Amino acid sequence: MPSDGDARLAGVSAAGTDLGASVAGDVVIDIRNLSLTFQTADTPVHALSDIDLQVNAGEFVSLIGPSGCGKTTLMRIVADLEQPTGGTALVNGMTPQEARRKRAYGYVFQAPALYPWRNVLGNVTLPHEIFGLSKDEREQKAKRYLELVGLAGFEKKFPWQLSGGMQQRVSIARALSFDPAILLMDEPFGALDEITRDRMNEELLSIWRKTRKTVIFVTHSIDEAVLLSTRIVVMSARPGRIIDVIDSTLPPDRSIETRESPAALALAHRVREGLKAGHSYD
Ligand SMILES: Nc1ncnc2c1ncn2[C@@H]1O[C@H](COP(=O)(O)OP(=O)(O)OP(=O)(O)O)[C@@H](O)[C@H]1O
Repeated sequence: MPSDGDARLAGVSAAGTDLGASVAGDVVIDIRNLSLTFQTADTPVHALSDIDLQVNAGEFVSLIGPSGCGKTTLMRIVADLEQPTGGTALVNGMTPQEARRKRAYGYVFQAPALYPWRNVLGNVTLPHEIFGLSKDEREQKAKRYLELVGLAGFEKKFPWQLSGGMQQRVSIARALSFDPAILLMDEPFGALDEITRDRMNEELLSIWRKTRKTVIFVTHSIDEAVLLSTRIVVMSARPGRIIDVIDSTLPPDRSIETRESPAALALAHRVREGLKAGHSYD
């Protein structure tokens, strides 16, 4: 019998049907004066400082910043995988722990975190098995979301038979299959080649248009942040601080070509300037 730990490893703190759909404009993630210092064997690591961020329902917010600036740590706090040492984080008005228990969000990790001994269908149905759904129900659900990410027909394949992009799509289908109102995505396409990444960006745009989830998305790619986001949060080098918050001026209907538009180039320029300004180590 798979355990709750298995569910965590499977990238699942997901679902939210019991929370109901969020209304656009509602603050679903509310972070105030947040900081985190890791106590280590030698010196303390001051990872995050004075973070204030409110994310509304239906927004697609990207976090971008230099390596080690605390992007993953911030997501992990929202997902109740790390505890802040100062300030507060609320998810749908609840503590991250309560939100996790109510399965308010799905989490997609940097690596797909699939079980190699389970086929595609088995990987997507696993968390539902843990939560006690009947075989028919969980298979129906899994098939619906595999179709949404363009993997209909691949149910019986094993992870090793899929490309990296397809594996990451399986983990996105798994996170979506709980219909969480919030999707936390930690650099999900970082390991993919450019062409596959472009295709995944377009697919994610299309999924977001269809589902209108609230998404928090960590990336190192300026292009990706510009193309996908309704708002871009630029962070400084450690200790991570928010140094710019940029509202997108791009139309909601976007494709890869949108990146070449004057509005996208202007956004990319502003992100680059923010990254430069925040890149001083102390
Ligand atoms: N459990 C931990 N104990 C001690 N230090 C940690 C721990 N987790 C993260 N750190 C440190 O906190 C800082 C922020 O790490 P984090 O992974 O959040 O950065 P990041 O911006 O996501 O980096 P990257 O873009 O490279 O993934 C780093 O200096 C990291 O080494």
